[in-house]
Amino acid sequence: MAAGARATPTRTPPRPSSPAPRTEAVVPQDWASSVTLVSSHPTPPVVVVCGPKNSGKSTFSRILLNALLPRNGKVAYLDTDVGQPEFALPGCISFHIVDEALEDLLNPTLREAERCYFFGDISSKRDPEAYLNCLFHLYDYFVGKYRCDENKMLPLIINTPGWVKGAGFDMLVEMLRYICPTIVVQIRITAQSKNLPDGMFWLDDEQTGPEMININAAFHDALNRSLLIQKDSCGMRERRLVEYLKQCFPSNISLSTNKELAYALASLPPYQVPFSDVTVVHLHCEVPAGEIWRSLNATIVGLAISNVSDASRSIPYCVGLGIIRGIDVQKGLLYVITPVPLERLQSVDLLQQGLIEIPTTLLQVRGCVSPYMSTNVLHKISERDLYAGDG
Ligand SMILES: Nc1ncnc2c1ncn2[C@@H]1O[C@H](COP(=O)(O)OP(=O)(O)OP(=O)(O)O)[C@@H](O)[C@H]1O
Repeated sequence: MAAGARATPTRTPPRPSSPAPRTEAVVPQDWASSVTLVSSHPTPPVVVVCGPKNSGKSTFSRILLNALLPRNGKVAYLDTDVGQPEFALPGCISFHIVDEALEDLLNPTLREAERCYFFGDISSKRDPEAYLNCLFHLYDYFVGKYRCDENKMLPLIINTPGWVKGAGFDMLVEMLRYICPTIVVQIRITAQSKNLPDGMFWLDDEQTGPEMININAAFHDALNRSLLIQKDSCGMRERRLVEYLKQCFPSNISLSTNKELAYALASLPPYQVPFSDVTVVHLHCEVPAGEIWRSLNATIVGLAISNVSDASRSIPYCVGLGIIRGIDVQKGLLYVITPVPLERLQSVDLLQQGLIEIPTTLLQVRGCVSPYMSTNVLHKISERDLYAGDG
């Protein structure tokens, strides 16, 4: 503006109000007819839902689950996305039995797993073999419990990750070959190059495979808005962990902000675990023997049970996650915060450390000093205790 010129007051035109966030799933015709087809299958089917990232696999799976419930009473669900789990915690691959309709068709909800393995990372990329091993064990668990007796057969939904290119595609192929589903639902988006190949891409030509259903991503609603909203995966993981950690407290305690939760966690008496009661496994890195205990400090660990009695081939399963609140190397004790009830915790003999981190929103709170969450740690550990060598 030139000196001396007087500014003419301008009025900002009112902004068009942004549409309210969508609260209900849109069920296009092809989705509705495939849901009807699957739910009227003569025997409880094993259904794999696949397709590229953000194409609607989770939304479709929820709609399908609700449609399968009335006839079967319960529906089994294999939660395979370690980065954006449907019911489980980040880093987990889990098997669930759902016996009530899902109310929220657009958002995942935290539910207790019937069986869970802690993979310890938010992508299967780092260790595809270990990832598939967990997945196959869960599928075997399902077959052993819910497929052998004709009267107890349950349908199973397997919602697959959206990583469908390169190594992600190879893993999907292995998954489909192992599981041999009854029905495969493939969701396709308009960007053809991002889709999976047509047909039974995981089988050799001469093999006969499952029933294939192709549907299109639900693309636009009545107001022509795109339905496929990019999800905030990182935020979702943080919120899921926050929700889980709130379970450390009775539901009548108000923990409406992360700050309140951070303070509450900092003043929660932790469980005291002797080193001799647990073995530590680092899932995705190697740690020098002398640093094993210290390396756990202020990390999230999978609390696992290794002495599995039901099958000799089984791998340690996870009963929940915990925060290692502090380590006292001299006394040989570690301090754990977890919502896992004491009676379950008593069977835990393995701490699995991966790459799942404590949400920063719980660490960066005024008065709570990272990494020990608080200056007033209940079992206050001095610098000397922490760094006096244990070998
Ligand atoms: N039928 C639908 N009605 C309303 N919203 C939808 C529908 N399908 C997908 N969306 C929206 O699009 C986004 C992606 O959907 P969804 O999470 O189901 O995809 P996804 O394929 O499981 O994603 P990812 O591969 O990342 O796990 C979500 O925000 C979801 O709410």
